[in-house]
Amino acid sequence: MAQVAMRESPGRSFMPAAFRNAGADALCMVAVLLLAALIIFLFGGAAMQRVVTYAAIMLTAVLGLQIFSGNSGIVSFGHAAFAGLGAYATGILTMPAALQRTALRDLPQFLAGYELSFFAALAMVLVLAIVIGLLTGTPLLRLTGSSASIATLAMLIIVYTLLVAGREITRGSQPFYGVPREVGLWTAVGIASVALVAARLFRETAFGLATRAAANDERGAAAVGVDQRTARLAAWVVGTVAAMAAGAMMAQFLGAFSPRDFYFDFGFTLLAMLIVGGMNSSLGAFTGVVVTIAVIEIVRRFEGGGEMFGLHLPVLFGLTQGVLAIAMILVIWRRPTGLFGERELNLLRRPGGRAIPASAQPPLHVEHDRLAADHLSRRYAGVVAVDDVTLAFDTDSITGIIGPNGAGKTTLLNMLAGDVEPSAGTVSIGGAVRAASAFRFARSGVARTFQNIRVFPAMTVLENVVVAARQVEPDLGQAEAAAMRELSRMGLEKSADQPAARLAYGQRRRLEVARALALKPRFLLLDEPAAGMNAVETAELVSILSAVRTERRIGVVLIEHDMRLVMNLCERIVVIDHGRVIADGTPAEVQNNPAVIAAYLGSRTARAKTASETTANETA
Ligand SMILES: Nc1ncnc2c1ncn2[C@@H]1O[C@H](COP(=O)(O)OP(=O)(O)OP(=O)(O)O)[C@@H](O)[C@H]1O
Repeated sequence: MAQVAMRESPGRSFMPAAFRNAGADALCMVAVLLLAALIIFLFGGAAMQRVVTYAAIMLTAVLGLQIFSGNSGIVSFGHAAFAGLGAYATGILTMPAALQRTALRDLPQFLAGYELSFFAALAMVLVLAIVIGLLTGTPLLRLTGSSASIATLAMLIIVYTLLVAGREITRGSQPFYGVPREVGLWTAVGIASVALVAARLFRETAFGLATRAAANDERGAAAVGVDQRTARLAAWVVGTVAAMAAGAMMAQFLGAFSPRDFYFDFGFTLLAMLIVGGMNSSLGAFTGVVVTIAVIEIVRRFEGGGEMFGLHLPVLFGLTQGVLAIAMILVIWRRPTGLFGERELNLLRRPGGRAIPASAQPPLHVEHDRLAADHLSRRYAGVVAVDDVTLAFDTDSITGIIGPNGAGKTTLLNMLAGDVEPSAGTVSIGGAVRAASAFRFARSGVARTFQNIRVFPAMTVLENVVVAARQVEPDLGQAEAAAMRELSRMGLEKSADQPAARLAYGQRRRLEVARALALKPRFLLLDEPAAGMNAVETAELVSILSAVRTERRIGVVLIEHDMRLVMNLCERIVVIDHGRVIADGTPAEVQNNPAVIAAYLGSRTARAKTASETTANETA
């Protein structure tokens, strides 16, 4: 298979801009946390110190949830279960042997008598978390969206049931007691600080970017080479590690607990904290925990009833959870993305400008290659969208695919991009037949854009392109420079730090092309790239595409209804009608082809006929 013969120019910086920015954010949040802990340590009483310790433990658990749910968009109830597993594992590993013999008389031999220190037990729990994360995530993340959420709920119920049923190990629904209380303010705050840094940095890693891209648009992410399942699994495992670390701390903070402490109420509290603050950012998780713990502490004073402000208050059972639920509903209603929405602090990000240099050296051209369709067909319940098409596209060429509406052009392009599985026939890249898989095709050098734009609206313009660039450039700094170069080529460099959702329609179309080019493709498939653009924007696009082709010698295949664009830009035109190729030649040849004229006239006549029939029916 031909290799892409290009490398980015060096110019490696000490740390990529995205990590520098994330690191500064994380340090700022850690500084606030440490300062709060110091103030409470110096001036707060024992009760206040316990509140902050509890808050730090909850923050670790919520960050675990944020790493998975915030990046993948899949709400998880499973992290409460992981915290429970972490707590029981720590309890068993740290309980004094003498106490264990009385409290856990039937404990299997291989689990008995460890009597580890907290940190030794934590190390073992973290290894266990990775194993549990992989074992649960691999089957569970075959599901997406609400199905995956429901599966995490089922997991919570299963873990609870196992904890209750495994009496020899957990004492069943009886309290598990006798765990040494070694976790205090500074241990909890220290571990929460590590979790904060991990959560903030994870967003910027290849896995974090890929998970967020897939949450924004699954097909768009696959088209830039994102293997969604692996990326989500990474987020799941890292989230599991944080949740189990929180559970380990909780065990040593409480000293005694039961399975109910890690069931629905706990899972709900974690979710409420995250949703109130803003699920999609570590800043949201941080503020969500602070605000929610403050609310819980205030409301808890009223829950027990008694005399207050000269009034006798009854015992209000469940008041805390009720107020949390109302707070959650209010936030979802008024600010659906939480108090902080998608926002991170972004201390080092400058709107409107960028410190990242777009690499000056343009990429070299690609080697010759061929994308071929061999007797390709696709049927949809009675409709033959593509019917036995055999075509080949070479690098260093621009081909237009035209045809009446519903002719099968997009279906053909989808199969060429590995996005739709053919009913019959094959697609090959460089002579090698490939099974349909959009992300594998993208990684093999076939990039594409969509008829209905599929950018990642909640990510910045730069991140949109970096997701693609990272598939071919593992070094984030180099990927950022390459992404900036593609953005400059499309005239979007000034919008690099804006969310893609804020771009105008024509700019989004250009962003999609920039994103596709960042994959350094050998073939670029464009589905109606000029749709919705005005004449000036279309002319710009034409000149950009011909320049890209000249510079890189890639193969461009585009579907377009704008005949002027097709005739000006393409040296070869393929005409499709009723799923079949009816003409294939130069613009001049195709324009004079009687079959083409008949197909277009036919479709126009059919449209006119339908319109007149409709009018006649309406008049009648
Ligand atoms: N997922 C699907 N399920 C069922 N039918 C489909 C599906 N995708 C396409 N079709 C049908 O296949 C035929 C070809 O559709 P396709 O979108 O490929 O045509 P097209 O030439 O791209 O049309 P247009 O120019 O309007 O975009 C149409 O009859 C369409 O209704």
